[in-house]
Amino acid sequence: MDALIPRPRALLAPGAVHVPGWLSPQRGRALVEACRGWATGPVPMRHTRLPRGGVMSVQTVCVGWHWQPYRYTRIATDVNGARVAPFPDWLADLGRAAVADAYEDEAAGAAYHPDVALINFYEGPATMGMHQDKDERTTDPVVSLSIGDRCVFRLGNTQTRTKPYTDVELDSGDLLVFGGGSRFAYHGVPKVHPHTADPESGLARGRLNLTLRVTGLPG
Ligand SMILES: O=C(O)CCC(=O)C(=O)O
Ligand SMILES: [Fe+2]
Repeated sequence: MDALIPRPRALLAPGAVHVPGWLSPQRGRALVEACRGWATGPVPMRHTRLPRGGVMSVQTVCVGWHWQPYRYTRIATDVNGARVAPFPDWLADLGRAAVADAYEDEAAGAAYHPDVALINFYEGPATMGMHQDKDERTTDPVVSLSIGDRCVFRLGNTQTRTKPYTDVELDSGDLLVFGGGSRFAYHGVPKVHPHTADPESGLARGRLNLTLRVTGLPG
């Protein structure tokens, strides 16, 4: 994207706000470095196996809680039996700042206490099918941060996997918050544009996406 033409902040649907270029390149690079560390363990980044035998095309590593379809555990019983990496305070602070900025609401930001991050790496033909984020026991928003290759993010409706939906391009540094009326909207990533990452992003190839969530689980 041409940085000379700033893309405006946009309300995509009730509760769904896209803030282009929210992460500075410096913060983005720091986030990439942290993700590189988590990708190596204690639970390595891997292609998640689905209960019916399929394998996700994206690679995922989690922080705070380990997501395995379709629940959160502390121990990655479906990978290597290790305990998931703890959720750092600085990442919760970043989540609070994201919610405050997206909703232009300091109180909403202050009240946000994410305890899990799902980190997805899209490489080659990887995409993500339409789904709802519904393994959490709260209605707090999902904070999504994107770094690297540009993609098409499809924000659908809460009723069906299909139309109506809104397609939006997510570029490196973009923030998307979906809460309120969009918290349980179907969404997915039907396309990643290869080799569109700015080398400044800290990723030489592919697309990294972090979603922060509030599980509502004890401890
Ligand atoms: O990669 C994205 O932008 C979306 C990721 C997502 O929907 C998820 O992790 O549940
Ligand atoms: Fe999702």
